[in-house]
Amino acid sequence: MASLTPDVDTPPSAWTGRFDGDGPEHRRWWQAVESCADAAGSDTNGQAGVLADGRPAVLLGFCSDEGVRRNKGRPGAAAAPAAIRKALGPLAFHLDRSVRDAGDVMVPGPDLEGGQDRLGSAVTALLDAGHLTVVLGGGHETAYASYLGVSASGAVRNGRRLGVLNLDAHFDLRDEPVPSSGTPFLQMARAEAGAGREFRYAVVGISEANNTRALFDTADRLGVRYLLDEDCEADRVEAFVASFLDGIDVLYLTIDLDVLPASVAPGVSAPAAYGVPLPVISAVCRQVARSGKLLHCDVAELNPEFDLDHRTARVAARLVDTLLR
Ligand SMILES: N=CN[C@@H](CCC(=O)O)C(=O)O
Ligand SMILES: [Mn+2]
Ligand SMILES: [Mn+2]
Repeated sequence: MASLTPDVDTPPSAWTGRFDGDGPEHRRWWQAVESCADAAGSDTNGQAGVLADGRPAVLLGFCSDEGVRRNKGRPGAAAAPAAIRKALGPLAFHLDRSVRDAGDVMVPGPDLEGGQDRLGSAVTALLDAGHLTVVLGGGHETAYASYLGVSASGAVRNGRRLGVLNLDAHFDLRDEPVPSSGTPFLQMARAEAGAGREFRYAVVGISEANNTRALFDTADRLGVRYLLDEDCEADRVEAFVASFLDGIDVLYLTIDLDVLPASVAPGVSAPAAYGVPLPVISAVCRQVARSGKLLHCDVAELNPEFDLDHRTARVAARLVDTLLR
């Protein structure tokens, strides 16, 4: 049986939250989450590429803001995994799957690429052991780390068609000499081309005012599908996501919290003046969860330093909870 404990830099620490009692009717996330080290073994058959219903979810933190720093943003996202766990802890636990915590991969200095490799290896090991992996970023450089893990998994190597769905105000397709939080999807496009695969990338929530002509041209050249923030009415988003899901076998969903309005998600490097309403983003999460195609997901760009009343962390936690239903 494949190991449940991936190689990480920091093991999981104890979860906390409100205590109403020990019975299952009182259960909250902090009482339900197990440490990977304590979990007995995989309760799935671990068949590569088979997305079993109710497979255990594993949370893995990526403590990095080096990508945001390189992209001239506001650093602070390295503290996000702890803030999201803290917001998840007190939530009532209504899931029909088990949830485990694998701890954190750290990017303490400038070696972003080393951290991305370590996170990728951990994600691959967990996916191949039959888990639903959830990475708590980190700046959006988290996405390339996630991609390294997903693209090396049995599901993708065995020919499942991968789709990358990004909920984001930005394309993050920058062509820069150094990788950052602004480059992950161009890095993926190049890696997919190198592997002889089609790059299937869609973005919901693009802000026209915050992406230059050059970025739109790159998106068009790569065949990226996108919806502008101003076009994100609920029905239109649902149809867009359904059509994208139709053309793929397995999905990597990445949520950049700056897709939400600044009033809902103030704690990010680049708060959105317009933003896609939370009910629409939440509906995408429900749609994806129901699709049976969700292989891996991450939540990126939370910056606790700029978060008001932990608003953004609470939204991140709520979206993770929705995705795991
Ligand atoms: N991940 C960040 N992406 C945005 C940041 C934009 C900004 O800082 O204004 C980007 O590079 O386009
Ligand atoms: Mn982004
Ligand atoms: Mn963004």
